Amino acid sequence: MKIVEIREKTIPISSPIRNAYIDFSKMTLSLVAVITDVIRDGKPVVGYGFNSNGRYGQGKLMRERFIPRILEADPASLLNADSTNLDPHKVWDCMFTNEKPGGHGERSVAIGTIDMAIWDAVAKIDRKPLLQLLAERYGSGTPDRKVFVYAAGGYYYPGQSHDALKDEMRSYIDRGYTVVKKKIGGASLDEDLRRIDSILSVLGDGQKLAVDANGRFDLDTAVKYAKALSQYDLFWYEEAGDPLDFELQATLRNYYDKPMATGENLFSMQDARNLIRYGGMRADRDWLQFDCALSYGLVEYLRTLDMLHQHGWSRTRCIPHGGHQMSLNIAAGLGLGGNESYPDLFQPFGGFPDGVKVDNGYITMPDLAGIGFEGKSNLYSEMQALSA
Ligand SMILES: O=C([O-])CC(=O)C(=O)O
Ligand SMILES: [Mg+2]
Repeated sequence: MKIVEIREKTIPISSPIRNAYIDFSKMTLSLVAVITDVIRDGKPVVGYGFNSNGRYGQGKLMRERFIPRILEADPASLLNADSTNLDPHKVWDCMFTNEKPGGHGERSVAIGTIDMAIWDAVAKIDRKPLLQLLAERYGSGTPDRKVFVYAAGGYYYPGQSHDALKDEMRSYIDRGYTVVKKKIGGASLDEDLRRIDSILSVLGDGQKLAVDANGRFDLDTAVKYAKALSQYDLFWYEEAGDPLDFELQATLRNYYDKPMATGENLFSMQDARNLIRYGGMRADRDWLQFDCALSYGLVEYLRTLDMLHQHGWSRTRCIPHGGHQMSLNIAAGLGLGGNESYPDLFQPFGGFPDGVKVDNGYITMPDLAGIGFEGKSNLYSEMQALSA
């Protein structure tokens, strides 16, 4: 068997929202189709992948380096031991040929997106949901299909009133979520506190609210926010400072004893390890948000999970960024603490298969082959358009 073609299309996921660092008016992503020569029900098996919001489409890198490397490799060199399926680790090694270490950035997004499509194809060829395959190969053997999800929103919209913000948060609770997230750092501290007070008038409990500064703050500002936020007993205080400023993160714990979260902008096992080594993160309360779709894919994420284990961290402290079904499969298959979800944003790429409802903060993953994209009709029609 072999991969016959890999296609990429860059698609807009733009909206008029902003966080403390960027606006999403020109945001795009890469959608990838890996077409194999394995025939099921009269059609070739196709694996699909896409990168999560925040890092734009990566078609150029894919077309220049990663797709040609895969297609020029001896097909047998990409297969598992009994040549019945692709081996994602071998495909990964092939993509990374002649790439220097360090400097993990856009390249990690390009590889991560193709890696997602490879895993989708592998699970489909095995006729299994990816979560099942992962539980058997790298987990306890049995997936836990019930996954905690929280609703990410609370962006800064032009002219949004506090009432509109309250309505947005109420609508997440009405849809079954128990934890919602809002952005901070895109307004003054006073205004952010007023926004939080408004939301808490709806939620009634700080534990139902996470806040995200998107790496905006210097140490002084991060500390000012930490002191002010301490009064609320929030679910978490996310990405206060620059993602690579481990000293800032380590210092912040002296001013904030409640849970913090970070890691969505760390794109390799080595960067994640530096956070664990030097960032002062606390394994008993803090949260890790590494997102495989931005950081070299699941092959690399497995290395990150090994690294966490060696450093005494439980997988249950991981709640990835990105809101995609790939991380839902990893969460269910490997026992992560949950996954992000954007109920109203970045559609049709985020979210769950059709008919899956959030119930008291959890979803239950259905029985679909591969990652399960075929179960989400608006997403699958984009995918079919690419592979047709
Ligand atoms: O606004 C963004 O860039 C997304 C983000 O940080 C998150 O979902 O945590
Ligand atoms: Mg974030």
